[in-house]
Amino acid sequence: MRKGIATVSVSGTLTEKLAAIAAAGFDGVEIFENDLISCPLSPERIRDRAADLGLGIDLYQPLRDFEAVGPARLEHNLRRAERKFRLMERLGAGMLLVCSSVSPESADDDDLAAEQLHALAELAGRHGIRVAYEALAWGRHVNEYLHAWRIVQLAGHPNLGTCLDSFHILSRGSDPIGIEAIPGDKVFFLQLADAPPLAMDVLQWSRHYRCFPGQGGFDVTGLVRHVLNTGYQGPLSLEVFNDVFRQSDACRTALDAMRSLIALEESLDRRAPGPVIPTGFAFIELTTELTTELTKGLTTEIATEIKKGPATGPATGPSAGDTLPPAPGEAAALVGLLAAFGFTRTGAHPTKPVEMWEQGEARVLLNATGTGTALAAIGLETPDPAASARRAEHLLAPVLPRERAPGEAPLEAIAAPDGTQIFFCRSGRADHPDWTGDFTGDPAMALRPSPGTVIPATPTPPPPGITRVDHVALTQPWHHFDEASLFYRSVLGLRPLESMEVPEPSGLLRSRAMAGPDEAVRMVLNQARVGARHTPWQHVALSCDDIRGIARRLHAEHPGLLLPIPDNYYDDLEARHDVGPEIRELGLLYDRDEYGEFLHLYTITVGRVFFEIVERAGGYRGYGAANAAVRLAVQHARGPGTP
Ligand SMILES: O=C(O)c1ccc(O)c(O)c1
Ligand SMILES: [Mg+2]
Repeated sequence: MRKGIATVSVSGTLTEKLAAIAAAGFDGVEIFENDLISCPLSPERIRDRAADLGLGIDLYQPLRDFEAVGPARLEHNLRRAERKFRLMERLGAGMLLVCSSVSPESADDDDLAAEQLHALAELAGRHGIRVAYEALAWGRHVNEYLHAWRIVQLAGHPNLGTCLDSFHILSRGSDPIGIEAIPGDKVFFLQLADAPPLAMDVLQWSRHYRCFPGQGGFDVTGLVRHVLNTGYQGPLSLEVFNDVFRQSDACRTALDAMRSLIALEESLDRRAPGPVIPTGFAFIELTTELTTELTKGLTTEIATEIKKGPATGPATGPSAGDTLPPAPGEAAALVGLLAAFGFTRTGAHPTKPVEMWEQGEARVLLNATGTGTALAAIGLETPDPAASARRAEHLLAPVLPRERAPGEAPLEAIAAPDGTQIFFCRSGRADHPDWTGDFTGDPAMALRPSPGTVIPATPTPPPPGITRVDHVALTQPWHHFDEASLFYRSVLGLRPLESMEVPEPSGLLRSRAMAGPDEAVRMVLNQARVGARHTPWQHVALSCDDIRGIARRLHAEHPGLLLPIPDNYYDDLEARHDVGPEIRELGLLYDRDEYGEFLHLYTITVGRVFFEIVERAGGYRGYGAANAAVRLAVQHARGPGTP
């Protein structure tokens, strides 16, 4: 189907908007009047510019407060319209959008409105132009789409039809089934927008919070189905008034918009294959830096742990008793954390400074090519890595080039909106080359890119406790939050779950959990504050079956690794829930929902990354959001990235 977008949906001047919209692959635009008025180019130059970019001007909008007025006002309005029709001829735009009047001057009189719209359509016809009448949700007398349609019927002019706008219909809770009563050739235009569920004045909601389909809470697909059932042949055109998009990069917003329409089109086709659903986490890759300052990012406990090297018994790392030079800062801190959790270093890349650490089904790759510690990549298990990558590419995700040495397993990777690399893996299956087989190097040698930089031996692994990766939480730049949520929804088939705002000392943190159909892949997207100075933090949550055991061990052996939880939290928890003293003693956090219970703990932060350990009991579905505010306050007090 033809794809369009209103110029109001992206930032910039008109010419910048047109360039961004064309670059994203749209076929047409709705030119919003304000964009044209403030453009120094003549209408002819704008027409040529759009044509050169391969864009049609599908609609000029809007003509306001036209209908159901007294004779003097009508005469003025028709004169105004005549000027617009001449402009539209110069612009090469064949359709004018008239939105229902909001003026106190307009009468509650359908016959009068119809008669005057008939006159307008007659005038339009002389210029070869058609008029689409749209019910604004806050129109003075006409605010329901079927009301606008009744007036169009009453007017009975071939150059007059209706414009349907998903926002106006769905924001009022109108049933879109009624659309099917309108003949397709009288639906002159279809504007699409989604919106988050907000209880607020509909005009404010529309002008500030609209978003692209798939980013909000409306069933836009269902509405479009009804429109297509009428036989509508016109474009799917996005009309999104959004405060954030207005100030974001236009090219990026236009691509996000196009992704939304591609996903929408796919959702219309019940036979479309849909996302290749990931079945779990294959790995989490943390980049870190090798610095020679031992103290940077280190707690005394870890430093001591690391300097000690392996204790007794066989270690998977270098031989016991190694007299290695001091370990580098953040890399060492990560090694200390993983070792304390019971991970073992199981392999190393033969040519790159990358180590693999494993426990249960959880794999963490430590990549020492970073500048500061960050979560760089997420490996996802998928039944068909190539199909996953193809689908991501179809949804406009950048496919990452990968340097592959001869003999290495192919790995398909794409970039998520925040730059996190997403790898599609099929690990340990006979029917697919296994990437884990590439980690053939000596585990002891991995993080030694140059002589003198050394990562110490793995301490003796404690009893296994971690079973798998439970979820990954990624903080998104504030203006890419909706884009990211649509990306994960459309590309990976994750559906948005609870969405909330968590108070933290320096603002409100918007947070949205997303999960695949069987919860095999869970993610949490957090929105960084506006103007946040720091690179966003991320965290990896690991599941276990005995968090009490792990907490006891960490308290005994590495107390400095745990994020301390204030006593006030426990006083409140004990007042709310019937929990024993053990939760307080072990420094755990607790939550419950209708399905079960949740115990969790957090570690200190290394660079921009921290870990969470979680134990879900009885089918608990949440993420401990009730405790997030406490964690954020403690982290805030400790400062960013300081363990
Ligand atoms: O908010 C408005 O004024 C406005 C204008 C034109 C539209 O098509 C619309 O849906 C809203
Ligand atoms: Mg509209």
